[in-house]
Amino acid sequence: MVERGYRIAQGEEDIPVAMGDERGMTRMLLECSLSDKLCVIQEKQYEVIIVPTFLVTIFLILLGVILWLFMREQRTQQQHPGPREKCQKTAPRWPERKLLKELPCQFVSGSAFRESPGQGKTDIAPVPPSRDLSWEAAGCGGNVALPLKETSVENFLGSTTPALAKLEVPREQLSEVLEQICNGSCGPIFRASMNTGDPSKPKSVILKALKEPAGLHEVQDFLGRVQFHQYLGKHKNLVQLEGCCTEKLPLYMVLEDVAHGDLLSFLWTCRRDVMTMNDLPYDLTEKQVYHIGEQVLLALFGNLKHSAEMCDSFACFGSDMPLLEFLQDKHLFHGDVAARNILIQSDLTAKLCGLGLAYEVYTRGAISSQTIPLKWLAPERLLLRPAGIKADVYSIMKSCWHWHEAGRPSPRELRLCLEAAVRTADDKAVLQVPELVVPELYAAVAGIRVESLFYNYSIL
Ligand SMILES: Nc1ncnc2c1ncn2[C@@H]1O[C@H](COP(=O)(O)OP(=O)(O)OP(=O)(O)O)[C@@H](O)[C@H]1O
Repeated sequence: MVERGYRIAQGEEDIPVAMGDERGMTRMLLECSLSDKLCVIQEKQYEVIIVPTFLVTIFLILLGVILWLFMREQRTQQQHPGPREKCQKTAPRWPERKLLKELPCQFVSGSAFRESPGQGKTDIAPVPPSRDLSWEAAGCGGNVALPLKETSVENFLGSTTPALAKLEVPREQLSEVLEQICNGSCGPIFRASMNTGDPSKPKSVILKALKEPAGLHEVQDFLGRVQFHQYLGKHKNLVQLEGCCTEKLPLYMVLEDVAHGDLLSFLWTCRRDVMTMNDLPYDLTEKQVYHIGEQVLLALFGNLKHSAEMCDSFACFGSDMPLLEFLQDKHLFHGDVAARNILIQSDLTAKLCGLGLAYEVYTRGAISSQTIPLKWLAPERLLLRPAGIKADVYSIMKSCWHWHEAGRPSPRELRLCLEAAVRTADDKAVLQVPELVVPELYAAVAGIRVESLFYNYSIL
């Protein structure tokens, strides 16, 4: 309230004592007698205080609402770590491959682990992944709603199942980290050297580490993933689990090393002017490109047993069960078949990795928050319809992008298509795009934000 006093000449204005005027102002005659020529008037202007008070109140309410929404969002993000970020490459894979000698020991032996707040005691063994479980996993450790009593991670790891103990690889065997490949959905992924007992024959393996610091849920989820791999078992076109280091932190999943790494990085390297290196051919001809396509198809669908005329279904493959059928047999589908999840072996045959989505579907029975680049999704997946095996077909571009499921080629047709292409393709000219890719231009053409492009385009 603003008050001001002033003097006014008697007779100049007819001033009521202590009354409000139309401007929300109250005037009070303070000192005045009939003989006075001048009177002292006190004037109180209410609007000067009411309007700002009103505005400040609204501002405070809005601020409170915004803060509340922000905190709620933060809490939700802690429970659901958001859309899964696919492997973020941390270093160029080829040709600038080099040994990162400084990484190994610090990573293989030390632990910067901190417990999540509120973790107490109880012995609970990790629960083997099962379709009946009431827990959820979105990304690594996301939204795992387990009936856990409070327990410390050390206790938890100390009570791992015998099944996991069987897979345990002594840490001393992991002698040297050769390079960090990328940051995977659970943590960094390394290429490391493993002692085989024969010093002249060290073996290269892939280590998937759980990022640190990690809470109990992340640890439990990571163990669930290891067990999921174990449950999948062996298939020649599936990346194989060699073991794990899970008796203490940091945790590792040990996988076979597939020599050429993922198809996407491989193809990007081939784009550049890189010739054969370490016996890996990067100067691909058109024929080799089709050959790789055929290998990918073989990896997913297996060998055709019967002649093309007789066979047009998944049952018509050879004695090795095709990978997708193998997964389907276990009530799984991969759901994320894309070049970044196809690993290329030295003989250019293919294997599948990136089983995070399959794990999620297996444990939750549905896909939750994980995001996959739209370009790789079948229309029925875009429409959130139940995904079937045809949604896993790796593209022969347009024909596989037919909107209607029935319009897409069958495995046999794809195979015939690729076989024909291999027969007729140019086997001389090396396919290379010598120009440098300008990320801004690329992003504009691809219709994506340039920030979402990693410098080696691994998101594509
Ligand atoms: N066995 C392997 N051999 C060679 N490279 C591999 C292997 N496994 C993974 N990689 C590399 O790491 C990248 C990420 O692998 P992957 O998608 O399996 O990890 P992730 O982020 O943990 O995914 P997910 O949660 O789906 O398992 C691959 O694109 C590939 O470059």
